[in-house]
Amino acid sequence: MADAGSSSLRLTVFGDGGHVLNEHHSESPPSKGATQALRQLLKEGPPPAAAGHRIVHGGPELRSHTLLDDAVRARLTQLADLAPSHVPQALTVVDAARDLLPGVPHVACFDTVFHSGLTAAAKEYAVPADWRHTYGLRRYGFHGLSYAWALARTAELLGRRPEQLHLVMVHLGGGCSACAVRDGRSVDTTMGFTPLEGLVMSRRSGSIDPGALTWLLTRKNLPANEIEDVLNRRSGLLGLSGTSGDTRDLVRSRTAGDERAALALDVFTHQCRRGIAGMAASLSRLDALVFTGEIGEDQPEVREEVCAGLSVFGLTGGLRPLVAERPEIVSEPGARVPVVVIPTGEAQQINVETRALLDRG
Ligand SMILES: Nc1ncnc2c1ncn2[C@@H]1O[C@H](COP(=O)(O)OP(=O)(O)O)[C@@H](O)[C@H]1O
Ligand SMILES: CC(=O)OP(=O)(O)O
Ligand SMILES: [Mg+2]
Repeated sequence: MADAGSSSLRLTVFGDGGHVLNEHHSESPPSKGATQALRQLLKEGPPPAAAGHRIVHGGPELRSHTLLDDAVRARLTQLADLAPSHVPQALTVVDAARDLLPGVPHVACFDTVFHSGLTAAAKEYAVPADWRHTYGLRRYGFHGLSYAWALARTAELLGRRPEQLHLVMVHLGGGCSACAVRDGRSVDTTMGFTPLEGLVMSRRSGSIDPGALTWLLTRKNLPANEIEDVLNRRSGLLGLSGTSGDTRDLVRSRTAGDERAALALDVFTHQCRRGIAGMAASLSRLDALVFTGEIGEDQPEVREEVCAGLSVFGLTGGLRPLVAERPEIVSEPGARVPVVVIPTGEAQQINVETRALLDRG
């Protein structure tokens, strides 16, 4: 299973029971090196029966996980522009894997599928019809593989069925988003047309006033590609702190008195609370708040600062400050709203979806 993120590449080989047989993880964007990493992984174990790929954007047409044949591969080229920090990178891995494993089925698993049932109210932007129709401007939502995995694990942990749950889930990693799950389905999410909208991220700005962008373009003559680069690669925690896009560094620097690190974390957690509060507006009760993603699982300070500021929803601080290696409830027993941490399972969910698709024939 291949998960090509914006800043990392994860290749995982799963056995029949869903256990991990072998993996490769690099903290640099996948590029030509993908072929070498893949070749090495294939050398180390028995040949796989199938390959699954995380593709962040399915665009308007690819609304379910699907066999990745030549026609689908051609469509993916067309929609790569919608997520330029993700899809082109994933396609280098897809191409390397299809070259090295020509005889096995390849499956494309999309981040957007989990949100494919968003209502018009949740998915439309308030712009004229010709923009919506001519350019296809609408909200899609991302991190769906992560949310699908976290939803299933949360249901197991709480002893309920997914269809019984009203949850707010946050995926905090390189990219960050929040999602409202009502009766087991996504009904709202903070990311939109691209994975740039919404929460503050590691190096991405999240939402800023669109008026600021047109002002920079027209009054300050900033080139569009510079704006795109700054918002996608030089903003977020990194842009605010000036030193790091990693909360582990920032929590340390803040303790040592670095005011910019403190500001970065304050803005990050403030926007995260706003995102959670916005998602709660689509629910009629809150059965749990779920943290996943790398920051969600390994940064207890962030969880604490987010939850301590959400007493209006019945959440409190005083959470267990652990680095999660398995699904855990970190709130106190009897808490009005349980706070749950689920280790990120994007690769595991690709494995689940790939097998399900191939089993259906
Ligand atoms: N507390 C943290 N733990 C792990 N990664 C973090 C943390 N804070 C920020 N990050 C950033 O999140 C990214 C890791 O997320 P990952 O999902 O593997 O990357 P990608 O952005 O490729 O999806 C890295 O870019 C890392 O710098
Ligand atoms: C959609 C998205 O932002 O993905 P990632 O967090 O892997 O960058
Ligand atoms: Mg990621």
